[in-house]
Amino acid sequence: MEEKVLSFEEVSKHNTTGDCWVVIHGKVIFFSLFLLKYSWRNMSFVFLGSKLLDFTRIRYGPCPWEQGWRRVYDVTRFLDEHPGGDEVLLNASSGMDATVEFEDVSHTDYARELMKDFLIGKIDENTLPNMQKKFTRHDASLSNDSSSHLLLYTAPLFVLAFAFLLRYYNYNNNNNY
Ligand code: HEM
Repeated sequence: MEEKVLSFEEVSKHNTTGDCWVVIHGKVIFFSLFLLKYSWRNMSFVFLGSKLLDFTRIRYGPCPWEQGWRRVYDVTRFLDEHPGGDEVLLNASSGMDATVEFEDVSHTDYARELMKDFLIGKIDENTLPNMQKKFTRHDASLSNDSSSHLLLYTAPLFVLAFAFLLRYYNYNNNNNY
């Protein structure tokens, strides 16, 4: 079935106890957690690199290829049952991307499965205000300058280069013994 596309402005209006919608990025892959799960020899170095990448993504926003994955969840009937309380959901519903707040709590796989019951559509990225194009903390303290964009685009390359260098270094070391 075709996914419903909702404007950010429309979603922001649903912010009461009787009608509460939240926006969360649908497919945030935290590279460091992913690598920790599947790590093996030498991967600890790559893990550190990926940590840097995660930091960059939280600070400066999703990677370019991840745009368009913000999902809208109608959590009205879940307010009373949410183990984290209704207040956090109500706060998150008032015109923000709640991805960082959601990921900060390290929600379990169970919570992520549960989310599917509340999914009602996805955000039309063209309707996002500039600040909300990033994963933002609600204090709006993030800078929007061009250097942050540069970092966003180059961080993955740095991480890859770092990982390859370490592999090369380890390979040479092992061959010298
Ligand atoms: C559809 C959206 C959400 C679902 C289905 C959901 C579900 C859950 C579940 C099942 C738990 C229990 C722990 C776990 O199993 O992970 C939990 C805890 C929690 N959630 Fe959510 N949650 C949602 C959105 C959010 C958002 C947007 C925030 C923050 C803005 C948030 C903040 C919290 C907090 C603070 C806890 C308590 C953690 C603790 O006590 O250790 N949740 N949530």
